[in-house]
Amino acid sequence: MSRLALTRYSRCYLSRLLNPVTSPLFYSSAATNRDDGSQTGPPPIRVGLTESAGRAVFATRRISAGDLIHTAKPVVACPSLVSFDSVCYLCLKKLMGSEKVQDRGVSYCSQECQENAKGFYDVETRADWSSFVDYCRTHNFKYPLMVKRLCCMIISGDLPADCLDILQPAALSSAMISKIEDGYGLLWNAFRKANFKDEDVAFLTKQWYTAILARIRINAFRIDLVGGSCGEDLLSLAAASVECEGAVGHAVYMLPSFYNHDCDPNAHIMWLQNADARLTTLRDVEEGEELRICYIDASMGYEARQTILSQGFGFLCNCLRCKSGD
Ligand SMILES: C[S@@+](CC[C@H](N)C(=O)[O-])C[C@H]1O[C@@H](n2cnc3c(N)ncnc32)[C@H](O)[C@@H]1O
Repeated sequence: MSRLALTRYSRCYLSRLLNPVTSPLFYSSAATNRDDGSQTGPPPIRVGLTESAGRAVFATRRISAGDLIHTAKPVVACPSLVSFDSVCYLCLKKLMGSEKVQDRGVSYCSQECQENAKGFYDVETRADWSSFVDYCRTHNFKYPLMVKRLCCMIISGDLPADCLDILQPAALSSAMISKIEDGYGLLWNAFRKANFKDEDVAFLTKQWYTAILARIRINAFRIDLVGGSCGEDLLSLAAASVECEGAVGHAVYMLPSFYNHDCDPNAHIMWLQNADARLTTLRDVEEGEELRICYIDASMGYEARQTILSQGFGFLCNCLRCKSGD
C-alpha cells in the first residue's frame, strides 16, 4: 500500500491507529510483563509502512521472548455454524452446561455477554435468516455470517458502517464477485421482508457488501481456543494450540490486522478462553524490528505455502525463509 493510499484514512482514524490504547476502536490493551496480563499501558508497538508489504507493526522497544505484546478484542466475532450450540453466541467461549444463559434460541456464557449482544440480537431476531443460513451451509461459507452480524451491529448502532474501511481489501475475481452477489441478494431480502426502515439499511449496498467481504477475506482470523489459564507457559500453550479441536468461529480485529505474515514468525496470536486475542513474542525482538505472525501452517513446504498465500491471501511472500527457498 502506498503512502498516498494511507492518506485516505481520516486523521482521527490515524491517531487511533498510532495510539491504540486511548482508542476504543482498536479494542486493544497492553501488558508489559511476562504473560500475566497484570500491567497496562501503551503496547510497545507502532504501525508504520514497509517497502513492499504495506503497513506493518514494529516494536518500539526490546521485547523478550514469550512476552505478551498486547491483547485485542474483536470488532466482530461470529461462531461457526457447527459451533452454534457449543460456544457463547457473543464471545465464543466454550459453554459448560451449568453456566449457560439462554435467550431466544441462542446461548451465552454469562449475563454480561447476553447484555452486550442485546443490541444486535434484537435486530437479528426481527428477520428470518433461514435462506441466508442455508446458502452459507450449502457452500460452506463462513464470512457472509460475519457480514450478517456486522449488519445487525450497524443497524443497532453498535458500530459505524465504515468500521472496517481502514483494513486492506482482497482483490476479488469476477467469479468471486458473482458468488458474493448471491449472498448479498439473500441478506438484503431478509431485511426487506422484515420491513426494516430504508434509512436503517441504506448502507447495505452491493458495493458495501462486496467491499466488506473483500476485507474480511484477508483480515479474518480463525479462532482456535487453546483453553488453559493465563499462567501457563508459552511452550505448553503452543503445544495446546497444535492439538486444539478446530475452529469455534472467526473474528476481525483492528491492530492484529496490521501484522504481516512470516513463514518463520517472531510473534504469535492465540486465544485462550474466548475470542479475545493475545499477541506474544516467540523470540527476543529488538527495538525497531517488524513483528510478524504466521497466517498459515508453517510446517508446510515451500510450494504449498506459496500456493496458499497467493490463492488465499493474494500475495507473494517476501519473508527471509521464502527468499532462501526453504
Ligand atoms: C492482514 S494484511 C497485513 C497488513 C497490510 N500490510 C496492510 O497494509 O494493511 C495482509 C496483507 O499484507 C501484505 N503482506 C503480509 N505479509 C506479507 C509478506 N510476507 N510478503 C508480502 N506481503 C505481505 C499482503 O498484501 C497481504 O495481503
